[in-house]
Amino acid sequence: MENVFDYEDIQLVPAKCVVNSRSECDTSIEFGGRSFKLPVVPANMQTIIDENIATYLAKNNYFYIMHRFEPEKRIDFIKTMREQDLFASISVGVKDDEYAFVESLAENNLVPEYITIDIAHGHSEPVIRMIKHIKKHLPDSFLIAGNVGTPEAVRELEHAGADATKVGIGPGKVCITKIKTGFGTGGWQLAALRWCAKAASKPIIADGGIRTHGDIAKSVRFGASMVMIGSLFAGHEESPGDTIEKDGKKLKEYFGSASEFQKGEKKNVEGKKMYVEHKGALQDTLTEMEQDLQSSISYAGGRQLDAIRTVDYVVVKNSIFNGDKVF
Ligand SMILES: NC(=O)C1=CN([C@@H]2O[C@H](COP(=O)(O)OP(=O)(O)OC[C@H]3O[C@@H](n4cnc5c(N)ncnc54)[C@H](OP(=O)(O)O)[C@@H]3O)[C@@H](O)[C@H]2O)C=CC1
Ligand SMILES: Nc1nc2c(ncn2[C@@H]2O[C@H](COP(=O)(O)O)[C@@H](O)[C@H]2O)c(=O)[nH]1
Repeated sequence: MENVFDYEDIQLVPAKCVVNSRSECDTSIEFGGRSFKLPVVPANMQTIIDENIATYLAKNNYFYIMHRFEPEKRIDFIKTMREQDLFASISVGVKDDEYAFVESLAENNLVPEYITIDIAHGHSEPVIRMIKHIKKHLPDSFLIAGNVGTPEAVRELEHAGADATKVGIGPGKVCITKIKTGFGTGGWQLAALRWCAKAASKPIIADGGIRTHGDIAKSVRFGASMVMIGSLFAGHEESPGDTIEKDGKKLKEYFGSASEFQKGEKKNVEGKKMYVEHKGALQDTLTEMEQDLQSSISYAGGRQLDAIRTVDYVVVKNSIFNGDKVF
């Protein structure tokens, strides 16, 4: 692998502006047969999304993926979304119970519009088996499989039937995979995304390592159809994590899905817990993301998100922040 870089090593090069106002720029994206306001999805983690946030996002034309850590709630979740005429987007694992769960969805005609197989090491036979199982029983669900970090993995999961793949092993803010195992795309996530996107014949979700809104535009430039984000969505008023107060400041918890806090035991721990500053309303962040991405599109010299995909870029190794503290 040559040309290894990450988000902070890249700047996109401006092209001549064709709009009179950034408000003319359209950030929407088609993904899995639906149109969404942003190419962004909050991470399917327990301190990032819950049923209320999922409902809010679906009602307001944002993509969401519900987490899989309260498996017993998934059937009711799908039913509730149906009653409100909203799309259902759930996560599954690959353990034995999940096979029966998928079959029960089909038997009860509870077909979610989106299903995500959410596994640390997605380039594996259990994931390929689950892709085939889901495609056999729920062929109409749009199936996202991950996580992976190589073109071989993208091709293999696509070949097995995945409709999209999720790229990112170890770049997450609460991830310790890179430290505990020595493996992953942490530190070169953007280059890994580029590498995977070149091999992909279906959409890719870039997952993890987004620290600024500009990183969303960079992900789109390097091949992402969607960008999954945890830490920037943590700490909102609506976020499920506990709130604490320290030195007069309100903080909210954000923990990894493979952390001891999630698992309830100290076994194969590859995630940690941290506290992030309380951020106010989720919609304010979504609005700011949209405005920033509209601005990105204007700098790309276009009116639509696709304009970003073809802009020039330069590699400016570790220098773009000039010492500014942004995270
Ligand atoms: N994106 C990322 O970088 C990472 C994300 N995570 C998140 O943590 C959560 C838990 O993930 P995960 O542990 O996969 O889920 P599970 O605990 O549901 O494990 C899924 C299955 O995969 C096996 N498994 C897990 N890791 C490996 C591995 N490295 N090699 C071989 N088999 C493995 C498990 O067995 P056994 O446990 O016995 O090995 C189990 O049978 C998910 O939400 C995942 O997205 C976790 C780590 C990295
Ligand atoms: N290695 C681990 N990765 C994890 C864990 N829990 C979640 N994740 C991944 O992180 C992203 C979010 O990244 P962020 O940089 O935006 O905060 C999430 O979507 C997962 O892919 C974990 O315990 N270990």
